[in-house]
Amino acid sequence: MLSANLLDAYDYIIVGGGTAGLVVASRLSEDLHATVLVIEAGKDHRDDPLVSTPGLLALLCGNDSYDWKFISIPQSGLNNRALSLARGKGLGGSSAINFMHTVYPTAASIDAWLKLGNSGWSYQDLAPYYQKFGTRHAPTDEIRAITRIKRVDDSLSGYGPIQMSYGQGFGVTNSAWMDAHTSLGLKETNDPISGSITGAFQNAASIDPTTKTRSYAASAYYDSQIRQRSNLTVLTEAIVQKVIFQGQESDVVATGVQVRDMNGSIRTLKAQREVILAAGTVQSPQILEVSGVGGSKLLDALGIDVILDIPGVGENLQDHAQVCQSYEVKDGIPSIDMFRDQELVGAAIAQYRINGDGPLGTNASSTSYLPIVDKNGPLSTESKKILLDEFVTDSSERNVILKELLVEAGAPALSYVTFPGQINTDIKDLTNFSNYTAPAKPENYFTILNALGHPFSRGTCHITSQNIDIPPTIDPGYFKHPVDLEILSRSVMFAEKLMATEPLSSAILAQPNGKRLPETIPSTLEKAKHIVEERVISNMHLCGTCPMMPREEGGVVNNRLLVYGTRNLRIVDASVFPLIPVGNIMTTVYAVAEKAADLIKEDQK
Ligand SMILES: Cc1cc2nc3c(=O)[nH]c(=O)nc-3n(C[C@H](O)[C@H](O)[C@H](O)COP(=O)(O)OP(=O)(O)OC[C@H]3O[C@@H](n4cnc5c(N)ncnc54)[C@H](O)[C@@H]3O)c2cc1C
Repeated sequence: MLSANLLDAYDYIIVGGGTAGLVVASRLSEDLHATVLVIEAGKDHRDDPLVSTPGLLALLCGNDSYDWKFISIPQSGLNNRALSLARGKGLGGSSAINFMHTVYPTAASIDAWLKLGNSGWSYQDLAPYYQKFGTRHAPTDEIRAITRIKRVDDSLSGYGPIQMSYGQGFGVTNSAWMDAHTSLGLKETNDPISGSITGAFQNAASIDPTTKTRSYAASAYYDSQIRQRSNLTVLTEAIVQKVIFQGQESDVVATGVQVRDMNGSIRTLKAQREVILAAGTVQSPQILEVSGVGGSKLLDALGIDVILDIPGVGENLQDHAQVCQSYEVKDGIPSIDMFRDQELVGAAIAQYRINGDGPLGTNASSTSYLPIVDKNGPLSTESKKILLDEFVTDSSERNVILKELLVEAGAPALSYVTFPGQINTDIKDLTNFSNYTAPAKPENYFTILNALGHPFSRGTCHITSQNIDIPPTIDPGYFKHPVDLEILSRSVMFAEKLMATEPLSSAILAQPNGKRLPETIPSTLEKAKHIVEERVISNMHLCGTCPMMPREEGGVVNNRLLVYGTRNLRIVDASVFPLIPVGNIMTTVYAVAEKAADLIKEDQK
């Protein structure tokens, strides 16, 4: 099968047809003289309603056809709990299974990349690409009224292929979210996509407002027109086993890749210009290491010939640890927990079939970006400094930059997202992320997911075998740095205050009758810390394992995303993020991939 329609050589071979991979493939194949091959391990889910129907996302995680189903090692900062780490498998990668929240970073989060030694990577440099990847459709007047959206700057809304919209599903809890923040002096300061925002806001979702279907890398960057390009070949259900190299340290050339199809046949395909890794945060470092690029100590121990000794490969793993506080809602307050009733599921399916409306066609979470808080609200600049100085004693360049990010007046340190249902963290089957949201308890709930925006902790992701089929060992390292627990547990206390503020407090059942998950009330910092340990799950924002940074600082790629020591091996996915930006990261993955495509084109001139 592998030999059927393939050439022996392509100008560009892209490993991974996920979020970033398809962006780069689409842009490079705009030059009809350039031949581009994408190799994707999973399937093409183009006509699959589970992927395209926004409200069916819970059926994707834990399913082998869509999800790699990774699991972290037990986390010492989380009472030795291991966490489910879903990763998309198939065209579109994680954008095909994600929750579709389109949230933008602050400018300061990206300017920090420049400060870490990456010239050409300020927010101003990346801003055009946030506009290039997607189009935000303005909310209707009705949605504006319900969600209190005031600040929409149409000039920032973009013009790219990913479609972002505000569906019909907003309701009383979204209004209450905004109003409770306003009562506490935390209303939104700006258009949330402006790069300068604090307070509560309504994010759009990556849902096409016309078809009410998921808008993701495969539907947008590999649509029916792009599929017709004869210079673009997309091979699915084929695994890249390794990258093939020639040459020596400082002048290594990636000559191609070794690929295996679903029938087990193996072939080497040549790259005439570049090999481009887009296999994601877990598998881009895996492919590097099995191919002989990584820390020599690890590679020697596994009997892998060292092509390039780059110890930064697989280090610097970051994620947004998020703690879930669920509150039982009053009768009449919408909660997806109600869908334990199969009749309601049937009605929702019928409604979606008619016009795409109803709970299956929408995603209506609310968000807020908050500075470091304690149980009373935002800390003063002086108090933030005292807290950070007490717990961050290592003044590495990175920590200094992170402190600056957090101390600035109003600077977000936390992102809160609402979820209209319950979250249970004591699940047994960790291969299925959706188990966290399955309604195991009989009541209906509303949850605040409260995430650390700028973690100081770092994790690792390394192979334990030369065999590409053996998953790497993933240690996100949550709370390895003590300040992360200090910040997040104070935030747990503040979430309690937010939920006690009108009109949010009117949506939930008051104590002592109303149930909550966990049952513990975070009345002291110790109790709040206990909640963090028991109730943190991954935000699925893994990034940073092949960081763009100076090599001597642990970097793997330079500011043109070329792997150090190679002439033509690039990485374009979330693994290159040197620092995780605050908020959800998909928008930045798209923007980085768009910029990567321009860098590759420029370097060919
Ligand atoms: C369940 C979930 C929910 C999320 N929710 C949100 C959200 O609401 N908002 C948000 O902003 N972000 C969200 N994210 C994060 C966001 O989707 C990801 O950060 C982003 O999509 C990652 O893009 P990527 O290109 O780095 O990797 P991916 O999109 O994961 O692409 C990697 C691709 O490489 C393929 N691959 C891997 N190894 C090989 C190999 N050896 N050979 C061939 N192919 C290979 C994979 O199958 C995959 O298709 C979520 C992520 C998940 C998993």
